[in-house]
Amino acid sequence: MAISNSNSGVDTSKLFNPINLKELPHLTHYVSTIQTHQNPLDHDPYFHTDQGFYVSQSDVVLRQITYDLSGTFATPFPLSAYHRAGPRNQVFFHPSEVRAAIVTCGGLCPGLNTVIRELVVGLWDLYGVRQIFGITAGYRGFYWREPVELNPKLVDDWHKRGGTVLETSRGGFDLNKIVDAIENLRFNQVYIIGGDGTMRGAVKIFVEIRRRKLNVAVVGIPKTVDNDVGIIDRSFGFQTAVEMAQQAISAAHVEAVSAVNGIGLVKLMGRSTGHIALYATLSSRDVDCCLIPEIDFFLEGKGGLFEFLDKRLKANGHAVLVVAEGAGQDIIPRTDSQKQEKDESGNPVFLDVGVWLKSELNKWWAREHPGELFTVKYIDPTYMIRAVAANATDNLYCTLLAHSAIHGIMAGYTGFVAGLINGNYAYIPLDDIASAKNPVNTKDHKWSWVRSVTNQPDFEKS
Ligand SMILES: Nc1ncnc2c1ncn2[C@@H]1O[C@H](COP(=O)(O)OP(=O)(O)O)[C@@H](O)[C@H]1O
Ligand SMILES: O=P(O)(O)OC[C@H]1O[C@](O)(COP(=O)(O)O)[C@@H](O)[C@@H]1O
Ligand SMILES: [Mg+2]
Repeated sequence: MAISNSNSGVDTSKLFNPINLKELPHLTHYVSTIQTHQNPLDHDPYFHTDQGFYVSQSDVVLRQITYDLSGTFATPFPLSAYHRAGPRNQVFFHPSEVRAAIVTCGGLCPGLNTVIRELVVGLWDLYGVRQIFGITAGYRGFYWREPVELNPKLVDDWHKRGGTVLETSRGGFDLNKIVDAIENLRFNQVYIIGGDGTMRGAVKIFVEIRRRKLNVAVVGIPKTVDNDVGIIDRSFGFQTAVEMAQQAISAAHVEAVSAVNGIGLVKLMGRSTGHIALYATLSSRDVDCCLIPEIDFFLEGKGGLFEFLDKRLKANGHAVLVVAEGAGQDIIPRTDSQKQEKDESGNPVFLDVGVWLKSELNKWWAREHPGELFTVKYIDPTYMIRAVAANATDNLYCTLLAHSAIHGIMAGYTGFVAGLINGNYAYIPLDDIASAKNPVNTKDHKWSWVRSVTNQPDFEKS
């Protein structure tokens, strides 16, 4: 569903090359009674709002920033461009009239509490907003429980805590009940923090709010520990998760080198994308083989995993194997009912690839090398990598995302998300984000680098 309208007033044909500016929906497109106000930051002693402070409609962030000047590789025109995030001169809400709602949905990710904290503190301190509410336990919280009132004192140390103090859940998405609640509770700014599923829900909420012509702005802040949301550079919390994954890999390495024919096996999160496994492998250098959902693999025969591990054990006496949770799901035997299983949000429920691999490895060794010592130590740090507080870099990132979201919504934008594109904060239409996947590109340098670091097979059957 298309949610954008042309509103920038920028004549893109005059720019050095035609660009496709991703226009944002704005409250004025469907609500006629909105008044503008000078940005209250003008009166804030900490900011110098003279020339250059406010971001204008013509400030954009390009999605593609590398070019081949020789022309050998054609640059795909038009170039996609997004409005740059930041405070605008004019705001479309009077702070005293703002009633903001904040909700967290889906699985945990380091930094959720930081985003909530910074939304509260940013609204309060930057814009003087005093009515800020937390919706508890995900989307269902809109119609299931009373909102909780938030203020800077209450959220003061939340950035030091893992998880989400507001609680989260899967499922419970009932569009009419949610929008009715937004209307009845008189919220006019809705901040939705969640992953790909949450963003698909947020698009529906935005479209319904627009259909009802409500003076309510909706903004998303993408959260995904798996890093499976496209367009943005990376999700907040991803770097923290990779750091935590390192600890599991190091432990697996110690276990493997301390055994005769030891295998350290680590399963990492990554339902449909192997980014955590990939980044953890590249930064660890202890990994002999990295298995991700984007690459099919097989166990037996020439070019298979067992042949490779046999060689590694002969050469080094140990091996470390990292597997993303979504890898190998096609080759794990399962019953028909297991094939149908879905979680409350409709995501497929996976079988434990780590448990299965451990068992297959033990069977293989007993068959091929009966009587010889062999150990598989399986580590599953699944919830440990996402249930921690964000590291310093991610905390800073969360703060800037939250403030970007506030500036955008105060400027009257709606149906958008705040995200990082090529190191710059930008506003991206919600429906673009909701449909943008981010698989590991197995044809690019990064995956080649993994192959060269591990020397693992390509698992192409000859
Ligand atoms: N296509 C969809 N339309 C509306 N709501 C959705 C959709 N997919 C997921 N949701 C809702 O979004 C929330 C989070 O989704 P989920 O897939 O569990 O996590 P994430 O957003 O982290 O990917 C849940 O409340 C779920 O019901
Ligand atoms: O056990 P839970 O809470 O359903 O979470 C497990 C899933 O959460 C994830 O971290 C991804 O969650 P999201 O889709 O919410 O980002 C997956 O890696 C994992 O399969
Ligand atoms: Mg998801």
